[in-house]
Amino acid sequence: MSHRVLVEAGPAAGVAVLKFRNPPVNALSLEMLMELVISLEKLENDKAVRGIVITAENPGIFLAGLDLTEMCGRNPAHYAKYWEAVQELWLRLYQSSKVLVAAINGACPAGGCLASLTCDYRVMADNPKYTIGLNETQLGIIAPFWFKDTLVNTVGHRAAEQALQLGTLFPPAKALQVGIVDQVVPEEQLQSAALSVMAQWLAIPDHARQLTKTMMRKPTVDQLVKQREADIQSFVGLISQDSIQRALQTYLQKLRQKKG
Ligand SMILES: CCCCCCCCCCCCC/C=C/C(=O)SCCNC(=O)CCNC(=O)[C@H](O)C(C)(C)COP(=O)(O)OP(=O)(O)OC[C@H]1O[C@@H](n2cnc3c(N)ncnc32)[C@H](O)[C@@H]1OP(=O)(O)O
Repeated sequence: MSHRVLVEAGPAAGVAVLKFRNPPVNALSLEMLMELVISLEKLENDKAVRGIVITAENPGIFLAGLDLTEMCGRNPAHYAKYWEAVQELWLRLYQSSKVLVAAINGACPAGGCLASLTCDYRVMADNPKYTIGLNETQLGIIAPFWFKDTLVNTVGHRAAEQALQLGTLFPPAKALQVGIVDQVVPEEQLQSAALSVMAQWLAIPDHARQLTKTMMRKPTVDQLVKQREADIQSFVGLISQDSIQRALQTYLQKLRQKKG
């Protein structure tokens, strides 16, 4: 039984809705990553499900990205386990045979943005408080190559390079302009817009669409699959560095002080 991930039957036949519910900010903790992988595996094996709308249970924060507390002050074995789970979620999402539509109803930084980029289509609520992007450099860290590749595949090399170097978090209109999301709609229309896009995608025969998706994505997937262990070791080495630990601690403190 999953606590952090809710899966509901959608209002349309063949559509499931997967909702993040990991308060306070839907950070991707190790437990959340594992629950997501299990939920996605069940959905992948369910022949009655052809499409999945992915959203947050509570509007405001879609996903706050990777859980910074999983990457601070832990031991190398924990970092390795955590990173393997991050890889696993990306592989499941990016290779899913289902149509994935992200209904972005809140803040969507870093790992949250990555999760949405694995979807086939992104609809974002038109709320100026919501931003999306790979903001890793702002934390003093770098997006791994497969985060970068996923963004390049979506917006092209130049736009990705600029967004990655600056760690830009785009508000909805800018996100649409740069192509990081496909559609921006009034917040109250988000779910209906996502379902309407889903219906368009489901009008295509599954087999043809799935083979096309694999053709487009396999080269990117293969890059990680062939060096998964090396990528884990590289993450563990980098994240264990004192300077990186200090940068992450400072960022976490800034988040905590923001309230005071
Ligand atoms: C030479 C350099 C080489 C460097 C090489 C290093 C490379 C190593 C590789 C590393 C690759 C890692 C890739 C990382 C990906 C990521 O996803 S990192 C996470 C990025 N996420 C963010 O930046 C988001 C941070 N959070 C926010 O901006 C805001 O919290 C919010 C989501 C917009 C919500 O705002 P609000 O509603 O105002 O809530 P807050 O008060 O800010 O937060 C509530 C509590 O939640 C905690 N929190 C927030 N985000 C996270 C998080 N991602 N992880 C863990 N915890 C988080 C926040 O601290 C608050 O906690 P408390 O004060 O204790 O309540």
